[in-house]
Amino acid sequence: MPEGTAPLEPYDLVLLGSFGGPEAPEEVMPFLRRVTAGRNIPDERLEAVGEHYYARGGRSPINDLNRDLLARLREALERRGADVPVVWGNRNSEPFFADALHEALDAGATRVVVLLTSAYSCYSSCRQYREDLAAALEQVGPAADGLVVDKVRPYVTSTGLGRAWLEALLGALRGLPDPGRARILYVTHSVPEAMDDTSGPGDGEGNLYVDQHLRLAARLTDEANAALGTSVPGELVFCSRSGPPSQPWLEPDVNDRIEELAAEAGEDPVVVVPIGFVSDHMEVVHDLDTEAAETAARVGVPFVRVPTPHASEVFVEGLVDLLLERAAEARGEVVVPDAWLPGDVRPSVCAPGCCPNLRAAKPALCGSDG
Ligand SMILES: CC1=C(CCC(=O)O)c2cc3nc(cc4[nH]c(cc5[nH]c(cc1n2)c(C)c5CCC(=O)O)c(CCC(=O)O)c4C)C(CCC(=O)O)=C3C
Ligand SMILES: [Fe+2]
Repeated sequence: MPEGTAPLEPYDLVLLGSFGGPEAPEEVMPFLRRVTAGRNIPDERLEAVGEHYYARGGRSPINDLNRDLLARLREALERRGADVPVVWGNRNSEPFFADALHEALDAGATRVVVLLTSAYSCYSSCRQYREDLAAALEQVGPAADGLVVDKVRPYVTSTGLGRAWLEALLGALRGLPDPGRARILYVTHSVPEAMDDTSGPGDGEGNLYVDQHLRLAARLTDEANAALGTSVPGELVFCSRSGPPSQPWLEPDVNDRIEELAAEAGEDPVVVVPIGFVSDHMEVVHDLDTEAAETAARVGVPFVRVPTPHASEVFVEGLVDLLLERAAEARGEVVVPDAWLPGDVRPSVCAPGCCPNLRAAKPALCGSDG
């Protein structure tokens, strides 16, 4: 970095982008309708999911966790000499992306760098955010003319995320009476098979969503076994399937797999690592801590759920590294991307047609196709 350059130059503001969630019972159904808009999800499914929220007072943990992350990110950026405003916006609840863009413009921002709470590549994890950012910019209108909005690449391969998960996993394994008997279940959000098949660069490679998870899971299992002198197995399973039964989604479901393990491995503990998520939002507290934990108890399998990285210092410092790396790239410096996983690192400017929207072509920001 040339002397005198502020570490985040040319960016003058960071936008933390997330999924959103309801914070009161009356916000639950509008939130669910927004999430599923245009997708023909039957009302029964929405009501069933609504119950998970109502059982917790209609409040998802996700926004509070993001407020906390926002504060940690501000502190960490300031410590690293990047004294820029950090605003927060969601796809599906207030503050929306458009609110965040208004806040950015009020702060005098001209070049915004977006950091998502989603680390993977697929339509739901990446392009859908880019489409919603484009729609938000459109909604803000002429006031946003000339505003540059760039994004940090899908960062599942990054050191901060990987090391944060490893610390958490080791903590959980060390807490077991006999870590060598554990079975690790890495869990992520199921998506339609067609969404996984088309995830990635758009030149027919596909399956990048599953591939990224498998690579993270393999490295974590290897590192954990090396640290503990064990040889515990790890595998990838899925949660939170929706969609009609006729549509294939990624399997096996975490509950089904726990039942099978009870039959195969008796009372060996399962250690559940929700690598698809960076914070304990509803998927984690309901689908894992409630449903999967109940399944395990019913079949007599000890169940441990590894904490998500959101409050980990290693994770937050890693997010700052990613932001600084993105800024260096924007300045035209030669950047060797930080990578904890072997294999492909996604670019921060998405390729045309990557992780496509299979329903409709929509404008999206942060891609090389404008
Ligand atoms: C890949 C992925 C992530 C990870 C990436 C990321 O973090 O963005 C994610 C995150 C989340 N998903 C969430 C909630 C929901 N997802 C739904 C529906 C769906 N998710 C999908 C995929 C993903 N989802 C898909 C393919 C659908 C089907 C409908 C559609 O194609 O859109 C539905 C509708 C009801 C249902 O069908 O379950 C809800 C309520 C919450 C908030 C939790 C809270 O409130 O604490 C979060 C963080
Ligand atoms: Fe979801």
